[in-house]
Amino acid sequence: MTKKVAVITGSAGGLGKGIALRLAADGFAIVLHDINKELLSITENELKEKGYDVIAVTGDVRKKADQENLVAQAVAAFGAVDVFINNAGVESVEPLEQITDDKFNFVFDVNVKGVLFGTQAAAAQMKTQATGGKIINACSIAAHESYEMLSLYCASKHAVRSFTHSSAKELAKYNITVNAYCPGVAATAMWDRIDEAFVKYNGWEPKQAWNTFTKDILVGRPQVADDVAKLVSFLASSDSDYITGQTILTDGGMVFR
Ligand SMILES: NC(=O)c1ccc[n+]([C@@H]2O[C@H](COP(=O)([O-])OP(=O)(O)OC[C@H]3O[C@@H](n4cnc5c(N)ncnc54)[C@H](O)[C@@H]3O)[C@@H](O)[C@H]2O)c1
Ligand SMILES: CC(=O)[C@H](C)O
Repeated sequence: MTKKVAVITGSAGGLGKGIALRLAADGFAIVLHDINKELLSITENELKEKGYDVIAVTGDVRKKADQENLVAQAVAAFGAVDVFINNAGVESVEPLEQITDDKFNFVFDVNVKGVLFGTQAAAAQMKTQATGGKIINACSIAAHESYEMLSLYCASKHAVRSFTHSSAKELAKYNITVNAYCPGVAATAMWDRIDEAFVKYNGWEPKQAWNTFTKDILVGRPQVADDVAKLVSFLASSDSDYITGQTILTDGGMVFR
């Protein structure tokens, strides 16, 4: 039986890599993707050594042509795109007054334009295949609650939540579902940088921001990549066929919306 094909942007490391490992174990053929070519190659080799069907495509989600190439490479290698995961994203931590035009454009280009271009490229291929599909976006608790020092990042994730709603409505007639996962606070390179920024701007101690954000998580521990991968595994499976347009919290009990 032909394997279903999953594309995961920003999957050289962090949550994206965790998602790729889980979907590979679920039986998907995997298309890794990232702007970080060196780390992407390392991760590709790691999955190949586990015996998984995997290719890696270097690209920048901010570039429509790169997103179209990503889909084309996936089809060339595995014949289709069944699941496309817009995972790549960047954080932004600064006082409101210090958000610059360039920083605003950078964050929205990656986090919002990247989701738009990925969705456009994936949907075009899924329409051609006429076998439906699943588009899954990386959102966040920051799409349900907005935090001090994270105003720009939260605005970008609120935009992703909105895109998830609208694209689900426009793509339903093609049997394409669109959903989003909303992690809480997971130990990745992104949170290392967030913690460092709170030291820089607020004069906090190292790990003070991490501890502040994680101390009241109801399940009693910070998130790990596999916690997110479990939700994405469900959303990538036929078990989620009756769910679309949803931005689903997986935060251990932080935000209640
Ligand atoms: N870590 C968390 O606590 C957390 C919580 C909620 C949501 N998220 C979201 O989950 C996603 C993954 O987060 P993470 O913690 O793994 O981050 P990360 O920084 O560890 O990994 C993100 C990956 O995306 C890649 N990337 C960045 N810009 C890119 C671009 N323009 N084109 C292609 N690849 C690019 C990076 O090279 C990196 O490998 C992001 O969208 C993030 O906003 C993370
Ligand atoms: C990075 C992220 O989305 C939350 C704030 O941990």
